[in-house]
Amino acid sequence: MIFFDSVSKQYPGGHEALRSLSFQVDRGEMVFLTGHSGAGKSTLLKLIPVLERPSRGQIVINGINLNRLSSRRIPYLRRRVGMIFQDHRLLHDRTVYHNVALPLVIAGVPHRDIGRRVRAALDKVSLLHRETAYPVTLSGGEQQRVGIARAVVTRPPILLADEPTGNLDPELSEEIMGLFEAFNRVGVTVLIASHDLDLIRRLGHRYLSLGDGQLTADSGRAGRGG
Ligand SMILES: Nc1ncnc2c1ncn2[C@@H]1O[C@H](COP(=O)(O)OP(=O)(O)OP(=O)(O)O)[C@@H](O)[C@H]1O
Repeated sequence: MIFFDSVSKQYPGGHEALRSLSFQVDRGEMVFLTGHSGAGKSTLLKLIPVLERPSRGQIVINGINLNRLSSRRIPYLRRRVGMIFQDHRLLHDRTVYHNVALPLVIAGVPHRDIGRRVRAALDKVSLLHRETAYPVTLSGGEQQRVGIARAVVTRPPILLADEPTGNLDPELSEEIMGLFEAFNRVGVTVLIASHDLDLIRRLGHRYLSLGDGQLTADSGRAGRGG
């Protein structure tokens, strides 16, 4: 589902954020990505929906070779990859409903289908009752759940999250991770960058560790409890 072969990323200015990185995540896996600040976790995630391009190497996502993907096809790829950020990136002048509807509007989904799909996404994160609220009136955990609803509303087979619990207390972090596990149980492939080693160990999913842009550990595809 996610395949990196000898991928390097050098930013303008010379810094090599990823160095010849190879790994694979199978369909339906849930995997954590860990490593020190600046190790390259965000860079790795950004390569998957082509928010950045690699300098070298090959990336294949859901059967699509990104080296051969024309700019015209990038929106198609992005609808297949849901992305969640630590700071939610919600639009503060739009209601919860309109924030979640936005990816469908951009994708040109018929108006009559949008309401049903937005409500289905809000239901999955237990926020149906807040659809008319504005993001500032929500707690941090609720805002993150809106971010998750927006990421899943196009029903992507892949979910990526960059420090999704970075601003949340341990209890809320577990709740958010529980949501990712629920999506994973129905077949979604999930890749989450996180600093929270205690939480990662407790959940017992496979993890990849990055150090200075290289893979330093892979707990293994069957890795549980490690
Ligand atoms: N747009 C950019 N231009 C230049 N250098 C960048 C850019 N984005 C990231 N870098 C550099 O690439 C390296 C990897 O950064 P990245 O954000 O991927 O790490 P990270 O593991 O996600 O860190 P953190 O946990 O602090 O978010 C860092 O040295 C960073 O300064």
